[in-house]
Amino acid sequence: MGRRGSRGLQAPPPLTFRRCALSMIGCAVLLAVINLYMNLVSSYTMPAMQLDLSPDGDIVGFHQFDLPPGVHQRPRKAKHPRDISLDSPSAAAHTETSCIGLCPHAASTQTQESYVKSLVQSRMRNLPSNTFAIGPSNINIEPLAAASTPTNFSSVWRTVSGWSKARQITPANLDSDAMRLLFSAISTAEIIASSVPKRGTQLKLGLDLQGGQKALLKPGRYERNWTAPTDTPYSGADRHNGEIAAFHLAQLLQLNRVPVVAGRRVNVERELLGTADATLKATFFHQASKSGVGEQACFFGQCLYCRKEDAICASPAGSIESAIILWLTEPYATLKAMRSPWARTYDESRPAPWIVSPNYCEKVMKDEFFGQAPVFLDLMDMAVFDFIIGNADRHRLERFSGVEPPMILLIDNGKSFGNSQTDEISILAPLYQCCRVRTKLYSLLLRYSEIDFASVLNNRLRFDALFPILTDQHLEAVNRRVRIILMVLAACIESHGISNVVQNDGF
Ligand SMILES: Nc1ncnc2c1ncn2[C@@H]1O[C@H](COP(=O)(O)OP(=O)(O)OP(=O)(O)O)[C@@H](O)[C@H]1O
Ligand SMILES: [Mn+2]
Repeated sequence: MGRRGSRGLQAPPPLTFRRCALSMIGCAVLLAVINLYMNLVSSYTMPAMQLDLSPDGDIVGFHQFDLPPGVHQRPRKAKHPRDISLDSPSAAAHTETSCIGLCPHAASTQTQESYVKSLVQSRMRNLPSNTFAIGPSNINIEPLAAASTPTNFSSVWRTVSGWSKARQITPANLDSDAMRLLFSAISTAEIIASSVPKRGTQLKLGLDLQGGQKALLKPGRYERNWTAPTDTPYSGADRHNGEIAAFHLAQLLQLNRVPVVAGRRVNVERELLGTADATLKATFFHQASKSGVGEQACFFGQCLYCRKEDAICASPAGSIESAIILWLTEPYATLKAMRSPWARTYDESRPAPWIVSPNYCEKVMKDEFFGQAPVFLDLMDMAVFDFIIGNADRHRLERFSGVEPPMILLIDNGKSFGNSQTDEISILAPLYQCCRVRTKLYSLLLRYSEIDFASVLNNRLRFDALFPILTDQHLEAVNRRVRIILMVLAACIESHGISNVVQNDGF
């Protein structure tokens, strides 16, 4: 016979009829009180609020604004029928919990994504038709990068490396002179060596630049007006112009977490084949030029998706366009990778848990790493950034290894600016499932929604050697997506109150 330990189970008290009846009456009274309270709360919906900002963007107060007609305010008591485990979409718990994000009514058969989409669409209908127009673009279509070539490249790279801190890799205000010098250095530094980097699955090269800087080269494959197919939100190969535009957009949003990127026209024979190591050289070949005159040099590198049929070939002038991404330097070059909580499965038949469960955010909030400050609001920043650039491919997240406080880097923005006509609302899932945003980003978005933000972005892109970087349609999409984000946040604020939604975690 086994011995009962000191923390063994106590025998339950005898369950008499009187004890049972008394506790049932007590429970009924308690339930009635809770129900009365919940009805009172749900009949009161928060008004839509907007932040009042000082000219410097500081929050000086809140004010109420009217909702466009036809927009229904959701009661705070919204419930949904499913609660699904973070790891296994099939393990539905079927418990009812209140929704912390934007959820369709419990009785609705609508998915959360289509609910948010229709909510945005109803608000869009009430906007004037010229809302997203961009200013007279390309006033001067010359790039501004043609500053004098730096003489001391290593000093430029040292400056860039000195920018890295725990919570930034670029300074908050990169002024015109700094941009001119930096982009001129990137587009003129001699390429000393080129190789096949053992990172990622897409075609790219590793470069050693004059002055001791390492970089990645992502080759241009598409024309500026190429449009990504809409079969999946992540269709097509990397866009080099997307990497460039994303860098500048991040700077404007004060998300200083994107490594420095600049465009460069590179001569394929001289600068790449002429500097290639044996592995890279083995992937070069020549073929008859498409123009019919002479030959063109092509390469296809070595990676999961690197195939001879998809080689990159030199233009008739012998060059290719490319995005040059400066490699981070120690102690900020050792990265720790993790799977994004909002990663896609890339398999329609196997929906990710966040697609199936409108309450997914609660799980993320409870996660030891992703739920902590400042990581959690970094995820909201990420959703805003990715939605504006149209990047539905943020599958892996990276942070500096061993550096505190942690920061979610925004590395790999190649799958951006693919389709200017589609606003992929599912990229905003972290935002509409959590209904949280950092005060700093929210105030910037409000400010940018009142101006022609895309033209501000375009003006910065003029510093790049490959300007123009974005078509007018993509610029218009930037203006439109900023408004869409604010519409989603307005709905969050109506449902949950501004103090729950707009949060300051001190970062
Ligand atoms: N500027 C940089 N500094 C340091 N490391 C970098 C930098 N850029 C990229 N990396 C590292 O190289 C990896 C591959 O880069 P990237 O993600 O751009 O390639 P990819 O081929 O698009 O990858 P994937 O196929 O996973 O999407 C990154 O995950 C990161 O670890
Ligand atoms: Mn990628």
